[in-house]
Amino acid sequence: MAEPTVPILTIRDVSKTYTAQGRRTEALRGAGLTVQRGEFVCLLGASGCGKSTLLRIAAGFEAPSSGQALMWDKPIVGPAPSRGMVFQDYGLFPWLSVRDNVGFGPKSRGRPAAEIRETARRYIDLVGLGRFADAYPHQLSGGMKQRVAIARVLANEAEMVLMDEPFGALDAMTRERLQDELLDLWTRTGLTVLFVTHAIEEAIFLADRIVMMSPGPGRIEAVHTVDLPRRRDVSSPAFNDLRRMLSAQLHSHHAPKAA
Ligand SMILES: Nc1ncnc2c1ncn2[C@@H]1O[C@H](COP(=O)(O)OP(=O)(O)OP(=O)(O)O)[C@@H](O)[C@H]1O
Repeated sequence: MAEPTVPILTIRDVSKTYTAQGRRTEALRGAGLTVQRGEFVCLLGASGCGKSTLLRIAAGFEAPSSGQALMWDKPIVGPAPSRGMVFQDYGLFPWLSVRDNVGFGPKSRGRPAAEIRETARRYIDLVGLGRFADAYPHQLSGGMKQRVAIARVLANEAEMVLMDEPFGALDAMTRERLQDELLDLWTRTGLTVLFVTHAIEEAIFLADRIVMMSPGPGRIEAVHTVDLPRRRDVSSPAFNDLRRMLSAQLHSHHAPKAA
């Protein structure tokens, strides 16, 4: 019999309560999820349902109030290069060129100069920005900045990329192009992606599995496997059926509670 595979990420009965200015917010209650290496998983839900909290716990930026977060079965105790985070606002260093932004991780890990240069070149080429290696972030469009942010995470030898609404600030056309590019990168590199969005269509277009979350307190309500072949046709009946089902589930979270 085949050995059971150890998941790259295990979230086991995780709860998180924040206390700020004397107010307690239960951001997450009893969340459980496993992600296998190479999976593309989207966390979907309305504002405030704990998506970013779950992602930050997976990144190691936050500790759970109770429960456990594990990578390869080992407790996540803080941020690590193997779990790279990509934010909506890019998080690039404005005073560094594209090359130096992408080379920042290997440099801070003390890699030799020639290796840093070669790693930066490889990942800048991978995201199609070879001609912009010497440019600075303010000279780039939003889509290009997000490509740099992705290249930077990859150059840091991330095994898992954690993305918090990475395309939320981009116009619709750039967003669609980057979704395609991300899927292409994911296929070529075998990365694991955990991707936060509140856009149903984006989740169906990208994910192997969609984790539907609900607010008050934040919980994992359901996990849906998306069985449609890629590249997914957003106008196909199967895509629309799934969109309708997820939309009904998302909107039910706002329905008035029965007295
Ligand atoms: N550092 C914090 N201190 C206090 N409360 C917080 C903190 N971070 C998040 N919260 C609260 O926890 C709840 C869940 O927030 P979280 O950002 O995880 O949700 P989200 O689903 O990602 O929302 P959004 O889509 O708006 O980003 C919210 O009520 C939020 O106000």
